[in-house]
Amino acid sequence: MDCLLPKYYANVNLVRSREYSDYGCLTIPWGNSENYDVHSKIGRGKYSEVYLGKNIETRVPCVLKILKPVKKKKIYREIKILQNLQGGANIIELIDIVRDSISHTPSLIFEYVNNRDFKEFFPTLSDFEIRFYIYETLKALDYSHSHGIMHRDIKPHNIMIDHSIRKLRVIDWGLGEFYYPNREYNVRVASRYYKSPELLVNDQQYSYSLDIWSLGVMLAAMVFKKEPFFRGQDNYDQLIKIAKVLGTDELIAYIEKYDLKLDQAYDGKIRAYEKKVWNEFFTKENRHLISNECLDFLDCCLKYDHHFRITTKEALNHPYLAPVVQMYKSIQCGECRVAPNTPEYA
Ligand SMILES: Brc1nc2nc[nH]c2c(Br)c1Br
Repeated sequence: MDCLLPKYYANVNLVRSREYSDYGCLTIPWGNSENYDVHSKIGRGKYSEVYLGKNIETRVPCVLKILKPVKKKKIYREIKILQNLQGGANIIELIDIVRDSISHTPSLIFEYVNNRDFKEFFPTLSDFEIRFYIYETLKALDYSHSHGIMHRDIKPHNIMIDHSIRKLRVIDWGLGEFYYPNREYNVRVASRYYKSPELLVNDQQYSYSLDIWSLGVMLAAMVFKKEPFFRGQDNYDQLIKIAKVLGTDELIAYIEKYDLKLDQAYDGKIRAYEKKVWNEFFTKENRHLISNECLDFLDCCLKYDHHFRITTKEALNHPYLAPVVQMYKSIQCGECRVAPNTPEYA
């Protein structure tokens, strides 16, 4: 099977200098940890503890991500990716890198986003607001992919939104990686509910489209008001839950096409599941969020075969997001009569 390369951005890291993606040798412009006050803990993950803090001099709030002692290479990769993406649309701003005076592990200082827990916030969103935040997330992913970088952990926990100013930032690039054609990648990435089929069937030659699957799963949860949309009990059950919705036929077709081997843990577990039709998920609570273009957008993102998934650039031009594109055009031409970031506007 000749290798199927991504439609876009397949060679961006080949045409750049080696230094761009070589995070082995990294010069870190260390800042001074004395410049920051640490206040309350606002998050913790496998690889870090996250605190709200302030710049002592300017009193400006910031976020301190204190990295747990992991392989230096992984820390350098996250820093290099953040440095390469700085200034990109909706990419979280890295303000400083300091060495924690006690633990001596690096701490990353980020801009603060007044984010609300997505489990409370997402259910309050209108049809347009969901389209708007999917569009804003795609801007960050298109910027990242066009710079040769996969995020590999897209999920609501890593999308910070300050709704009062319609500000969205994609955070936690700790699982990010540089894309190279034909390279085999670790499939133990992303968070279970957002893992794509290629990760679950050990198809290591994946690419940017892993992020599009995760975005599609997030969107399905938002429009059908079913969080998470695929709730696997473990990585094996995760694929079963996907097959129960998307059907077994297309899964088997994908596996056979690339001669992938299903882990024996699946033996006898993958019964023949019919592909569901989306209207099986319609309820009176979610009906106002669903449209034909939304369902088509979901079909384009949630394809088993990652080679055929919609790309970020195509997704930004999909009819589902046309109302957002139209809104931006009307702002640019000064047509709008109310301030764009007021509730009346959205
Ligand atoms: Br970066 C960053 N990481 C976080 N983890 C929890 N809340 C967070 C915020 Br707000 C930012 Br900004």
